[in-house]
Amino acid sequence: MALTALLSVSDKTGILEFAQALHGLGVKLLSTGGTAKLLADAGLPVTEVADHTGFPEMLDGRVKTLHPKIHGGLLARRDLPAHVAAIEQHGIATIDLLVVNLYPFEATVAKAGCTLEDAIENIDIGGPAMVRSAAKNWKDVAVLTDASQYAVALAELKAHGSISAKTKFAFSVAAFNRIADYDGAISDFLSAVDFDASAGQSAPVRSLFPAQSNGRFVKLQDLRYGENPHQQAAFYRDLYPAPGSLVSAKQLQGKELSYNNIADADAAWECVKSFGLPACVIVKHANPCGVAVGKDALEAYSKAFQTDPTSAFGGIIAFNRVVDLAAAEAVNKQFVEVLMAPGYTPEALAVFQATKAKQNVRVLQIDLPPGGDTDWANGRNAMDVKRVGSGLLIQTADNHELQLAELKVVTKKQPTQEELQDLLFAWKVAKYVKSNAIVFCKHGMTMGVGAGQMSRLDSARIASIKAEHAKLSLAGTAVASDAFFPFRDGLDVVIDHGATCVIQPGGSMRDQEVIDAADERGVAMVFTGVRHFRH
Ligand SMILES: NC(=O)c1ncn([C@@H]2O[C@H](COP(=O)(O)O)[C@@H](O)[C@H]2O)c1NC=O
Repeated sequence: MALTALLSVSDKTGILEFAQALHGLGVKLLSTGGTAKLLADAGLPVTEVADHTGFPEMLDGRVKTLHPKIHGGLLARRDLPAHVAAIEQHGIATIDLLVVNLYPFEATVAKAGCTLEDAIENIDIGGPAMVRSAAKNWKDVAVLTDASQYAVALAELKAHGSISAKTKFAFSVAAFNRIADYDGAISDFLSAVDFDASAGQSAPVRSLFPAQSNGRFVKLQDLRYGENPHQQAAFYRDLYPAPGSLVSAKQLQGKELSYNNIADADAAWECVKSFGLPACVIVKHANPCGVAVGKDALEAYSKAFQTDPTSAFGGIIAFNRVVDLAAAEAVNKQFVEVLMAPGYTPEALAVFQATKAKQNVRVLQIDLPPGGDTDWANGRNAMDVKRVGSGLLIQTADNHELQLAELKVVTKKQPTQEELQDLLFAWKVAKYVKSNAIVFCKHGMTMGVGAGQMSRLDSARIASIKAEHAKLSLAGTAVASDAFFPFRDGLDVVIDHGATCVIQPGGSMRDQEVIDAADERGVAMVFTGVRHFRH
């Protein structure tokens, strides 16, 4: 018996060619208004759903396929005699293939100024209903919800005259996922609408934080284990990832990425892409242990490495420029877990192919976002999410870019132009160091990083000790503190070690005490008015 396909699509890309191929295989075509017209105009024999059901499309298309002749044809189990008898009794023909894509709700609400009415009219009702019916009855019905599935279905129909159970099951899962995504988008949109504030407005007023949050993520890969070997883990991406973000990384070579590799790679990537000049960031345990800018990738790496060669061992190294042979050869001298960059020259890649051991290095490439390296901001997460016991903390991401106009010199001494450059560099780095963060910098490189301490004073001491271990002089350095100095003691420590200028948010009740200390010791201090806690 000939198969019957019902085609009802909003996005008509590829549907004509697919319908032609189905027709060529002897499949009977059933279709809704707009889709039927497209097929008929191309000369295909197609029965309109309205003719099939004997019921016209009505209410501006709100009712087209919501009919027992459609849903009975999709839901009837062919292996149950009672189902077969029931549809026969009611003159319902089976439908074997359902091809549906939904009203473009997501694209509609993404448009600026979208009205509530527009959004509501773009909520598809009949499409998801059919998709659910077919997906539930997946053993008997193949349900296609994406144009990328057309070729798969055709290949099997051509080869075997039917679609395999495995493929039908995969289509069914994809269909339910699509419906979940679609309903998630509707829920996100509507549950963010502030009904009262929207009165009299053409576009609804929406909260950044909807009353219900529907995370939608797609699995990229299972991981060998989590943060520790007794934990299980997998890596997911946003349903709609930002270009230039970590999830778009291609692994060019090397061992499988671990959970900690990915977490550290994210820290390195977010930091390195915040720089306009060629930059290199080396991360260990989620903190930068060396950051530098230079005239090229090699210089940036060489400077970053000097900050803390001990910690750099087994580090995650990120560049914001293509890695060339010179940079690759320099990196190759150290033990590296993960290397990441927007690109590599063939000679650079060959360096990591030279020996079996080097082939283990995980080399990742993240394509530049569409606007090139000046467009990194588009690749940033808009929201930050953190899991707490049975709950979720959601905040706008810390994407604040310090502007020169925001800086306030609070000391008698003004920073020199060179000091100002180092202060701005240090401030950028401090944003990516876990709190409490104290960062010494000079000439576009970190000279000592104190990270993740419970007291700012300890972070200041640790940053100084690390510089000493690396045999780096802190004389004439610029220091960034991610939050205000609560007392003068932390400031005294960095000045004792050679800092001549300091950048910090200010805002402490003892600001005056700290400013007086800076004046007393003859250093320049600037306030940003912005804090960069990172937990
Ligand atoms: N109301 C219904 O019964 C109904 N049945 C199918 N649709 C949708 O109508 C669209 C196709 O319409 P057309 O073939 O008329 O261009 C598809 O996106 C399909 O999901 C419907 N539309 C909205 O709910």
